[in-house]
Amino acid sequence: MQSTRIGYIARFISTSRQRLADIEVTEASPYVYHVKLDKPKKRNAFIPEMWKELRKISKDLSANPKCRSIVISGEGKSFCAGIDLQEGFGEVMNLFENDNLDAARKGRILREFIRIPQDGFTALESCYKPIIVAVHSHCIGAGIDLITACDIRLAAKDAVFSIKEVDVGLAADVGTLARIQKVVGNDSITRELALTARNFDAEEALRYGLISKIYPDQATTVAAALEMAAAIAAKSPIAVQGTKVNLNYGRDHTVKESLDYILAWNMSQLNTEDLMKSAMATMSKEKAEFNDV
Ligand SMILES: CC/C=C\C=C\CC(=O)SCCNC(=O)CCNC(=O)[C@H](O)C(C)(C)COP(=O)(O)OP(=O)(O)OC[C@H]1O[C@@H](n2cnc3c(N)ncnc32)[C@H](O)[C@@H]1OP(=O)(O)O
Repeated sequence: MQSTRIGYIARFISTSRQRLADIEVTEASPYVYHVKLDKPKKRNAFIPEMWKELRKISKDLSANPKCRSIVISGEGKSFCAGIDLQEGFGEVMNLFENDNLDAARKGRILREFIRIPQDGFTALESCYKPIIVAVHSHCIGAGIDLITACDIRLAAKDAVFSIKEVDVGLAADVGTLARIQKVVGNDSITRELALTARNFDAEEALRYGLISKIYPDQATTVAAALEMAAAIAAKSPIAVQGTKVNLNYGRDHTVKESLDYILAWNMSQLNTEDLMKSAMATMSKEKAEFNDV
């Protein structure tokens, strides 16, 4: 078990490119990893193998001490066109046609089918390292599930978003409906967008609070995301990762529960050399170097 884990870590410590199930992982700069959806001919549409791979990548990077921040982007004409409508539902179609299973047993199989994309995106949220997503062009259906599980969302001017699921006959079940109101805090617009599936552009996404900045094009969006990721990676990893964990906890709990949680968290995490290093660097206006964690 231990050697497998180390094997995964070693794989990511390498600066070489990793390309698995149409997702490419590179070390863009020291401590910054770039995860690229790389299935441009299909507009980065998801199949179950991609969700499984995304989960593995997130967990590996979360455990990798040489990774301190992550950027996700999409290769080609679209950021992500949602689930692959030709291949993504193959297992479900086979299940519908299977007369040998009763409804309850089919339900159990469907539950596991839905859990794969849920786990793929939840792994982004649970990853200790902050994830910045750089969106361009189409961000549809599963694309919105993905970005709402990330920490910071940047977009190119040409970005077009759609919570598309009602148009393909389903209630979005792999993250968007669970997270988007916590991300944007606007119930009426959320319901309008989720119930009509209409497209909305980058300007509207900015007003709505789904994204935090707009850039002229894909290249400048990715460059800005990598720059932001490098700025985060230069800070204390103890402080940054503790901040992500506690922001997630605070989002899902009461103020009292969250204060109690960070008390317990900082009972160990305040015992860090990073505190003194950061304070001294601030006073001397010099850059601090932090040990891996
Ligand atoms: C348990 C369930 C888990 C997750 C559920 C998620 C739900 C969703 O994701 S709902 C959203 C599903 N996606 C869509 O409805 C988008 C479908 N695609 C489009 O609307 C358009 O293709 C476009 C993204 C707006 C781009 O349009 P355009 O620029 O005109 O290009 P096209 O010629 O239409 O497409 C180019 C090429 O890409 C293929 N493609 C695009 N989207 C998908 C897709 N979702 N699945 C499979 N393939 C896709 C398209 O077929 C074209 O392929 P060619 O071989 O070149 O014909």
